[in-house]
Amino acid sequence: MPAPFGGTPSGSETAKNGSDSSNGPDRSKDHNTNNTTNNNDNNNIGPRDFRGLPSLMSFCSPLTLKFIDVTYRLKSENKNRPDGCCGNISRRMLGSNSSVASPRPSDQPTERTILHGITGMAFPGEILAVLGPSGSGKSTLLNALAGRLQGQGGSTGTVLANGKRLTKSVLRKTGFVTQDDVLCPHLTVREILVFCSLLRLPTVLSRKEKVSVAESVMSELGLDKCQNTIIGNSFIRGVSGGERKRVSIAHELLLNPSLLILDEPTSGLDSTAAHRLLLTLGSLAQKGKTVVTSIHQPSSRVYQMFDSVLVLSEGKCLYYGKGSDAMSYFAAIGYSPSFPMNPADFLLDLANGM
Ligand SMILES: Nc1ncnc2c1ncn2[C@@H]1O[C@H](COP(=O)(O)OP(=O)(O)OP(=O)(O)O)[C@@H](O)[C@H]1O
Repeated sequence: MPAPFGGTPSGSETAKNGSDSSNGPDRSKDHNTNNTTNNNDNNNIGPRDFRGLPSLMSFCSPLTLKFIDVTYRLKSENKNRPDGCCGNISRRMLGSNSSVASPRPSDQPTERTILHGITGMAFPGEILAVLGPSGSGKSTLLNALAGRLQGQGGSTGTVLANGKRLTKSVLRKTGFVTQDDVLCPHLTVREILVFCSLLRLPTVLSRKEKVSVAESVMSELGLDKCQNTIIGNSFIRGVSGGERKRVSIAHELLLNPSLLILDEPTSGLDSTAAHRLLLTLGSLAQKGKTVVTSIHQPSSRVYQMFDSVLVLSEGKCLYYGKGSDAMSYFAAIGYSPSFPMNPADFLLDLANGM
């Protein structure tokens, strides 16, 4: 097999792609993620991180993310139980006089597996893209990687940052940009970032320093031109969709995270705006951040910016490996497009079983 951590194209079996024992140690050797970085793991983001404000965005402690056999099972209760309100209503509508109804087998809680043993790694300085059709489990995986499913029943597997389990200190170094923006529509870009900077940065920093952090993040994300424009929403005209995504990212960058996780940051953007956004993510990765992003349908020029790709199909890993190796891997096992096409489109076709 040319791709040591490629998966099965059928999606019927979850390949332990990039599993701990296969690609993990080998790939780790290529990266400067050794014990030296592990030693920093327990250090909180302390005041000193913010002292060198000019170099604020140029340094963060490297963080290698490793996830092993991440599984998420969801128990859903049937809402039509006879003792539930829907059950009562439907009984009344059907004219049933029976006050006690015995539960039917179909009324028992059902369990559904959303993620089936997903394994992989994300390295500092790189972008790991999670691809897959709608409903394949991308957001759920990102939530698991960000420690947002911790303590929830149904979530199993291991997520390690620099070889250690996710601690509060690691979670503080993690920025999570959600699929839906949660920005106040009436504030300007500058107001939002300065306000959040004043609230979120350590109290040892002066007000002037905090404002300076907000300004440096704004300029890092190319938001200078629209800094006095309100965010807006569907009723009030504000910044563009791409700028709004950048503000969401900027909001997370205020704390200079080592790990940046983004859930579909390019949704709703045209291909040029999506490409520009990925260029920004690439430049953040180059500064040592570990970037993990889900993406629905990247163009070919966006696809070639991904260092690693993880393709999900119905919660199973179809492929995990270098983005540039995906086509040759699938060709080697008998799956090739009949004409030259965007690798991302081809992978999505496979994930959709086409
Ligand atoms: N808390 C939940 N309750 C019910 N269903 C859930 C829950 N979380 C996830 N799911 C289901 O799990 C599946 C995967 O959802 P998820 O949001 O991870 O997919 P996705 O690949 O991110 O989709 P999209 O690209 O449309 O955002 C979906 O079918 C979703 O309905």
